[in-house]
Amino acid sequence: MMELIKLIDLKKIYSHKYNKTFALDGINLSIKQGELIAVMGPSGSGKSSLLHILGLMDSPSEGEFLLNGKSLQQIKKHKVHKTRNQMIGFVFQYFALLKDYSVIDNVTLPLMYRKSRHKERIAKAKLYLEKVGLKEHIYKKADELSGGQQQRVAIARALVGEPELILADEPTGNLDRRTGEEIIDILQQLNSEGKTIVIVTHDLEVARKCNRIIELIDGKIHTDQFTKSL
Ligand SMILES: Nc1ncnc2c1ncn2[C@@H]1O[C@H](COP(=O)(O)OP(=O)(O)OP(=O)(O)O)[C@@H](O)[C@H]1O
Repeated sequence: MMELIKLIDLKKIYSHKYNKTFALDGINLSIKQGELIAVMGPSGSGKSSLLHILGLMDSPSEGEFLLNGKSLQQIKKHKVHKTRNQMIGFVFQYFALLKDYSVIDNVTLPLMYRKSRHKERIAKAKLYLEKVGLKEHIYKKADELSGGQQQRVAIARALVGEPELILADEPTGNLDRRTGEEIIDILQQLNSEGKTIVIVTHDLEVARKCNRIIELIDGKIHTDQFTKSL
C-alpha cells in the first residue's frame, strides 16, 4: 500500500513566556492509503494537535511532514489551502454546519472554491447525501435535523470533494450509542471503499472497529497497534 503521510520526529511546541508545552514531542508515524486509524489518549495528550497538523490546519514547530512523499515545506503557502481542500475532508464533533442553510447548501460548500458548475456541485452533493442515507432531507435546514442526521450531513460534506483522507474529531462524541454506531458504520463502509480515515476518539467501541489504534501520552506515541491487517 502506498504511503500517504509520513511524520518524522515531529514536534508541536507552544511557548508562553517562560513556559513551553510540547503538545507533540517527537512523533514518528507512517500512514498508508486505506488505513482506518483510531487516535486515543488522555486529555491533553496531543490528539487534537496531531489532527490539526494532519489536516494542514496548523504547522509543526519541528520535524518533517511528507504528504504523498512530498515535504510540506515544498508546498507553497498559498497552495496549502488548495491541497487541504482537495485532499482532506473533516468531520467534527460539533458538526460545524451552517444552521440556517439547507442540507444541500451545506454539502456543496466545499465545492464553491473549485471551478465546478452549479449543476455538477448539486449532483455530487446529492450523491453523497444519498450515500449517508439523507436523500429525503436535502432541502431541510440543517438545524431541523437530529444530531445523528447532522453528523451525516457533516460526513457528506467531508466526502463531497472526494478527498483521499478523512479526519474525524470525536465524530460520535455528541451522539447516543446507537446513532454513534451508525456513524462509525458509515465511516467503516467508506474505508472499505478505499478511503484513508483517522478518527480521534475516547470511545473504545469505536477504536475496536479500526485497523490500527495509536495511543498518545504526553505528546508521544505510547502504543501503536495494528488490530487488523489491510
Ligand atoms: N493554542 C494552544 N496554546 C497553548 N497550549 C496549547 C494550545 N493548544 C493545545 N495546547 C496544549 O497542548 C497539549 C495538547 O493539547 P491537545 O488539545 O492536542 O490535547 P488532546 O489530547 O486533544 O486533549 P483533549 O482530549 O482534552 O481534547 C495540552 O497540554 C494543551 O494544553
